[in-house]
Amino acid sequence: MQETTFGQLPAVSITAPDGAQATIALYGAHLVSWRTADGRERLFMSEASPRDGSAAIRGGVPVIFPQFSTRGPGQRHGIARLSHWRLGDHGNDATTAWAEFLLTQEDVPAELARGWPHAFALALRFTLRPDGLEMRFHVRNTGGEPFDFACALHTYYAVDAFTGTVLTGLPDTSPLNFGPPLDNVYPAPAGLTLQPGTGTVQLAQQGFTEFVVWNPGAEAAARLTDLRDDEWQRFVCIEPARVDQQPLAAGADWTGVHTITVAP
Ligand SMILES: O=P(O)(O)OC[C@H]1O[C@H](O)[C@H](O)[C@@H](O)[C@@H]1O
Repeated sequence: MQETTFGQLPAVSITAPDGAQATIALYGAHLVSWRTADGRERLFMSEASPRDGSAAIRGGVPVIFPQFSTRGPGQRHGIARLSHWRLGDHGNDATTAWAEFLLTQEDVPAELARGWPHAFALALRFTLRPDGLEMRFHVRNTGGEPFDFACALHTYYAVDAFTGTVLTGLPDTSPLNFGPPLDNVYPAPAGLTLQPGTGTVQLAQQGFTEFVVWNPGAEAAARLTDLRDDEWQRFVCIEPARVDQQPLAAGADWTGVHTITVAP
């Protein structure tokens, strides 16, 4: 594990024995870069993204919790991506490297915590493996009352050729070709296949209930101040999610896992 920075934000880099590397900003426990052993960057990061903690980072993997988008009365996409997490367990073995990040109610800025006054503990563990990356997201209700939560790992995949990018495996949907703006919610199958131009990426999930597929297209992208006008063609978001807020009993746990496996 190496301490580093992402803009003005403290960050942590982990490197697997095969040379794969992941960099995570403590702000949001936000995965800002993932390079496979071949040196290839797999995630998109906006050149115009805030990198000072004044607003959410645009690109990588924002952690959405406890509300998805505007599906509720609270903060858009929740409070986790706007809070400074703590580094927990981290290490290496013969084939993998990992780092876990932790967030509780006490870590959340007061004005955001007021909007969602519940006792919780989040743990997000990134594991670099020889063939890919696992993200394991764990939610615990540490309070005495149930609370409702939604969540997502809002993954921005870098694509080489936007209109040549194909996503297969969505239920009742023909292979999805990217082109027009998209903001769709699908019931989550266990696995999807993404062809981002070069190579193939397998996306697997456990515990989530939906995949959200999003790309703003040119017009909406032009309205996003944290995205350069031409950058919308450089990514597709495929987000394992639990889009609706559902209850978690006092003392109970929930785990969602997203595993991304790459093939040449
Ligand atoms: O701009 P943000 O708050 O990061 O949201 C970016 C996007 O996230 C999700 O994919 C939603 O389904 C979209 O409706 C939203 O536009």
